[in-house]
Amino acid sequence: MISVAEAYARVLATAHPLPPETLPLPAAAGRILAEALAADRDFPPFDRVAMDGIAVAHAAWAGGQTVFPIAHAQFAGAPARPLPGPGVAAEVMTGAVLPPGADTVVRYEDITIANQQAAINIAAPARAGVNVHAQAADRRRGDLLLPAGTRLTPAALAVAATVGAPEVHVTRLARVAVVSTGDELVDVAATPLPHQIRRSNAYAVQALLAPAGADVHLFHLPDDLPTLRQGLTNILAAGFDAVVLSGAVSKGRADHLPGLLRELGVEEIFHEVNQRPGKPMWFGVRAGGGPVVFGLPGNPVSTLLTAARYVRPWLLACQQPAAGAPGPTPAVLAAPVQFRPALAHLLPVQIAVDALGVRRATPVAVGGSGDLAGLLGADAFLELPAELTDFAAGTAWPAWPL
Ligand SMILES: Nc1nc2c(c(=O)[nH]1)N[C@H]1C(S)=C(S)[C@@H](COP(=O)(O)OP(=O)(O)OC[C@H]3O[C@@H](n4cnc5c(N)ncnc54)[C@H](O)[C@@H]3O)O[C@H]1N2
Ligand code: MOO
Repeated sequence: MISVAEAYARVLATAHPLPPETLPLPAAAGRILAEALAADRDFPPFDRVAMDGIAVAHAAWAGGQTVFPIAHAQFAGAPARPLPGPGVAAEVMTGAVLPPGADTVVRYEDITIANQQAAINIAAPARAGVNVHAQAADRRRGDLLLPAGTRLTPAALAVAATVGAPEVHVTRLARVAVVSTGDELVDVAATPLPHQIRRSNAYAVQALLAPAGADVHLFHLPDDLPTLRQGLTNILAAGFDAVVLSGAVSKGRADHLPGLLRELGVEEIFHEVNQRPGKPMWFGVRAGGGPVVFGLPGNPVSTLLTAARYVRPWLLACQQPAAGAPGPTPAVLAAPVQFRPALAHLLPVQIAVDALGVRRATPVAVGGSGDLAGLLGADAFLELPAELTDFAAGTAWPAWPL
């Protein structure tokens, strides 16, 4: 049986860059740029008035002039109108082009206007250029602003907009089939019979993967082998990048998936990982450019934790190959934990940041890997190594977000 680290390495080794697609800018929020965007103009593109007030030539003010006749007003969105002379001011609004001939802005708060004249009320002249956001102060035309591979955060999206990109080339979402299996499972809208339960795993996996860049399609297949075979054949041929199955990978007589996947040409990369929960996990790749296939154990806690530990990082690595998959963030155990089996323990926890900025992880009482409601208080899980059994309060371990 392989270790968590080895299983993770084998999963990540199958991550591949996804092809680009073109999207309208607003639809591209959160996506990964597949092209580089450069500044088409200086930032800002003109000397920009940064405060409402009057624009003057600093030399006149520094020379002792404090009262300036107002020649005109320069509003944002109007073409530049020069000062008619060195001892004259223009009223200016934030965002306007600085009138040529002026180099400094004095705020309305610091002047008194009467009879079309502005008297400056501050004792000593400010420095030249004050309250002006000078052309190219931030970036120059031609500067590379957003390299390919950049995530379109709100700030990045604003930069793309300002350089005039109504459409952008971005990495397309990974197409992911999330397939639950099992005859005991009925639709969420159904009233289950006493021996049935409603399907929940697929929704958990969808909610985990969609924000990480997956276009998720949900399926359900029964345990009946011919029907399962036909359904899986169709899903494997449908152009998905990944197929995420939940259930039917353990040792039961209806746990057909490992055998069936092999029969359908999906090469097994591993089956069983040295971890709890999630030991029966299966992973393979369909030869000839087909999807990767994750067979996640069906117990709800196992499904969600293994999806967070393996599938989501795989997705992120496909989208941003240069950045790679994000690693865990350490957190400090708030209470001692004992775990005897020689398995890595994926321990659901609630993280709180204490007054010193330390991330403290409080174990959440989960009754077992079937205790779906037990996960409600957890926002992460610690990965405690298989080699140890006693984990003292105050020790730090890798934490993966849920
Ligand atoms: N003899 C052994 N039995 C089991 C072993 C083992 O090593 N030897 N491993 C156990 C572990 S650990 C797990 S985890 C489960 C995993 O089994 P499967 O992946 O085959 O999952 P199922 O048997 O199909 O289902 C397990 C459990 O989860 C419920 N389930 C399944 N899918 C969903 C869903 N979409 N929504 C909600 N609940 C779901 C299902 O009803 C079962 O109760 O095997 C142990 N057995
Ligand atoms: O993945 Mo199983 O819990 O170890 O239920």
